[in-house]
Amino acid sequence: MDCGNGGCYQVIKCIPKDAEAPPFGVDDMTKLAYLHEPGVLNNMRSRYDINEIYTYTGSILIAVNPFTRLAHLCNSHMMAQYKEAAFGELSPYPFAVADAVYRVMINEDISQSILVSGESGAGKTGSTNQLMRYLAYMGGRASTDGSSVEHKVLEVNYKKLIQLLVG
Ligand SMILES: Nc1ncnc2c1ncn2[C@@H]1O[C@H](COP(=O)(O)OP(=O)(O)OP(=O)(O)O)[C@@H](O)[C@H]1O
Repeated sequence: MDCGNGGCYQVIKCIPKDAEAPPFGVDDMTKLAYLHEPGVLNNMRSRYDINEIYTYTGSILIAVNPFTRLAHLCNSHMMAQYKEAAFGELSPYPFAVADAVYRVMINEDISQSILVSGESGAGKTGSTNQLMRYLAYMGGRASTDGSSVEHKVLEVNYKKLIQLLVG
């Protein structure tokens, strides 16, 4: 539609039905044919329906709070698996984000930050627990009193820390 000044027009694309909606979604939104709000929401919904609550958008991890314990996400061997894998090789998960920053921090000696953001009750504390757990697992050693660094780190009140960081 030309509105007279030559700069006002509409583009209407003919998108085949299901062109951007694989039945179980995609694990990285950047794989969507069209990256727009309905496509993103539909993809997250498709994944949520199969209990996949984590989805990447490039290096960003999006989490949907399931409000229930998902057994396949509570596997104690997962940290070892993510330690061996490159980013994007395994399913989206906070361990992958923590692993990526840990590698840069150790290998390239560059300080790293992870921003955890979302509305109240979105699961920020839970996700931060997972991040801290993985970092403690990667960097921790048993101390002289027998308790591991991982255990000590997880005793910290993350909730207060997050409130300070993200308000
Ligand atoms: N990955 C998850 N699996 C299962 N339950 C979850 C998960 N993440 C969050 N929950 C549930 O949602 C509740 C709220 O999560 P959480 O406390 O992490 O949110 P929050 O974003 O830190 O909230 P606030 O900003 O109000 O402190 C948790 O108590 C837990 O019951």
